[in-house]
Amino acid sequence: RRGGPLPPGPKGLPFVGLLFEFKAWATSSKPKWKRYCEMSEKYNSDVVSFQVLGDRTVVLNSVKATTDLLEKRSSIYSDRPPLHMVDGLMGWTFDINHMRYNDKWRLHRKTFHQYFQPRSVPQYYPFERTAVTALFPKLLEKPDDLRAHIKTLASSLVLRVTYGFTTEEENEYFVALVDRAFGTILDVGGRGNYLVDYFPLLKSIPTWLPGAAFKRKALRWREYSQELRDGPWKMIRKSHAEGTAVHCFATENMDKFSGEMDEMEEIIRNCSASAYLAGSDTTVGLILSSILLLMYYPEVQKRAQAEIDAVIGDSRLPDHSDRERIPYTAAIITEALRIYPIGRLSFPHYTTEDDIYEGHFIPKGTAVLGNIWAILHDESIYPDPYKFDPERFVEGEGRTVQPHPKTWAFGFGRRICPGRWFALDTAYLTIACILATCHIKCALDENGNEIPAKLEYTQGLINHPKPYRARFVPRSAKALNLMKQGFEH
Ligand code: HEM
Repeated sequence: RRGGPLPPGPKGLPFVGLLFEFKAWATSSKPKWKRYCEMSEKYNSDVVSFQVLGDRTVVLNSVKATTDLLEKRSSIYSDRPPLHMVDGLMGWTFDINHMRYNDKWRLHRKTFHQYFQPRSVPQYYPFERTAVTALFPKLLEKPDDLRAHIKTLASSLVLRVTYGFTTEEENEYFVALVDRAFGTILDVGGRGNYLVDYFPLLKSIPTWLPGAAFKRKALRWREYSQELRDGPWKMIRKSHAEGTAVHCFATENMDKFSGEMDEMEEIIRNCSASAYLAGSDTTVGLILSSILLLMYYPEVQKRAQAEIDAVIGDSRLPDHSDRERIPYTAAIITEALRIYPIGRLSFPHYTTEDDIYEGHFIPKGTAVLGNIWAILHDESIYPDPYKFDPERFVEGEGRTVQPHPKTWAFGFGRRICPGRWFALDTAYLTIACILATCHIKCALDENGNEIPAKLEYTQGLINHPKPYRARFVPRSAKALNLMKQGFEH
């Protein structure tokens, strides 16, 4: 081989490589991120590789490898692989996450970043307070619909920030569009499950051919993705023109670029849709996971509540400005993000040049995955990695604070998640306010016995706890009052 051997890994069969194994992994009870760790052990290398039908994947299972390649050599590790089914046929190229590494992506990323960087996100605090205020009565009245409530909280926030949507009908309309479109991505099940991903010429076969069912399906699904991209945009364009739009990311950019809309309209439209796509389900996962962990570990709950009582008291809700003063409480979402990361593998990066790393050849056109789960469970960084212990992130005598998982949990290098500060703010405020006012308890069965909580998670692209039921019991009459008032007093 030109540049030396590829990183070690299972060879599979000639030509097809790991085709059959790879398909089986998708439905197996052993998740891919654990398989990749096992490969590392077996081949004694933190960088492993395999191929399916000539399509190479390299997996980086350590901080050293992700830093060396995805960060330090990011100029050649920041592309996305061509997704012929999802992007080529189903039309998802409008999503920043799917964009190839080029000037178009740079312009999107810059436009997006200006509104979600640390300096900008405090402007969304009032929306976060409103969302938490709206959540409280729902927790008390319909705790069994917790997932739906948290979804409404996260989606209403992103929709408020991007499109200025404030009504429930607007939110419902958009959430339904996204669910329908996103469902098709889940159906496809990631890169490589359709032959067209390996043989892009299949894209041009006529749709009437008997073997072209994938193409007929893809073109039908394309309508969903295009409606998601264009539907809300048409609404905001119209209300902006009529002067009735609420000030938001979309309107501010329309005003800012009013003389350059020929070039900028597509960018603003795509950034708005991408924010929702990337941002709502992920934050939902983190909040639901934190609530489940708190229910499972009541002693953690107790300790956080004691901290809130001592620092803030019981006459007001915790706010963003309290975050540093209640480090243990704030560390709960940090530890939830570490122990059950929302994305356990990064979205694939893709090399744009040949490279050599530690004697191994990584050719141009290789998909490269950072194994987030492996890093966040590496015992040399996080001793006793399977223990849920927020104290890891709290300063104390004789203790070294462990690294914040946000360095890895949001991906790597130039493609690192640009919405991470916004996500962490939302999750912090939600969890701190729930803890200040409620005991999170297991739901009761028909005989009044607690249904024990189980730490069970899905294995899909985004890590969510499996559906569970909880009860939110106000900690006192004063706490109940705070829940009724929310931040509106
Ligand atoms: C807990 C919440 C979240 C997690 C765990 C998360 C995680 C990630 C990950 C792993 C990536 C891929 C990074 C890579 O390829 O290396 C990503 C990309 C992205 N995320 Fe997030 N995210 C979260 C919330 C958000 C929010 C709230 C927004 C928007 C407001 C957002 C916007 C984006 C965008 C636009 C990208 C694509 C970046 C690019 O390709 O250049 N995310 N996120």
